[in-house]
Amino acid sequence: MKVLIYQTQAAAADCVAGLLADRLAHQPDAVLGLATGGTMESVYDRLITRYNAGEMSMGKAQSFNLDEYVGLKPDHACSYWHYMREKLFNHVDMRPDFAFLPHGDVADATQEADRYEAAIAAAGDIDLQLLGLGANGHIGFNEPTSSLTSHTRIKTLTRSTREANARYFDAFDDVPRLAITMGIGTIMRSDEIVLLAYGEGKAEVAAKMIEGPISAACPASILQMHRKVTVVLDEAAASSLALRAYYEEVHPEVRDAVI
Ligand SMILES: N[C@@H]1[C@@H](O)[C@H](O)[C@@H](COP(=O)(O)O)O[C@@H]1O
Repeated sequence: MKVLIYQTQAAAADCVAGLLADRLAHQPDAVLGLATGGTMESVYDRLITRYNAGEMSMGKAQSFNLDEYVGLKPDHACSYWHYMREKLFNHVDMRPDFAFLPHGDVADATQEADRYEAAIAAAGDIDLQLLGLGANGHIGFNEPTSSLTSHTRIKTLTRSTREANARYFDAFDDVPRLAITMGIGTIMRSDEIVLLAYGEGKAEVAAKMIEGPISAACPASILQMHRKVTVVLDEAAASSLALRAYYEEVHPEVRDAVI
């Protein structure tokens, strides 16, 4: 696991956008695994800037998002379909027929989860997977106690996750109780994983993920078992790490000097 600690959120977001853009430069038809949440907005802003500057194209890529709420139609303002269109897809050259998310508004969500898992496998699995980090250690919507080898399936959201995401809804009771999420096993099949976390609120869980035991109590801790994972943190999210001497600290002046 490579841990990069940046002084600011902006520098951390630049790094993650750069890793994705580099992948596309070397592999234009990469299968991308995309994530939602507040943290990812800063990455998508930067990808749009790079696209507008003619530095990056997503025109040959495919994407699979991690998850979607059960019960929300793609045009629902709080759906992840809507998030992805608003925050990224409408602003870059990603082909709509190459950008996939699970459908949350289906009669049989289990069948939809199986279909989505098969579609990812048929695409040859994910080349580069972006991840955020839930405050309880979830990745995608794989809540604590998720099987560490799970495939795409329905998960019941914890109260704390529903509370954390209630800011996007009119009322707490409107936050769906179920989601379809790529499984931990699905995520772990990715060729490369990049996880981004910001802020003091993620400090304790980031330490558990990086330094704690591998446990379904903190699903993100399974990333310790992946052979190519980069964790990108700002100083605040890195503030509870005990083994600081082992991590790479990337300060803007150093980075600028290297460039
Ligand atoms: N399902 C998503 C996760 O994929 C994401 O990592 C998490 C963190 O979101 P934020 O970046 O807003 O803290 O939010 C949601 O729960």
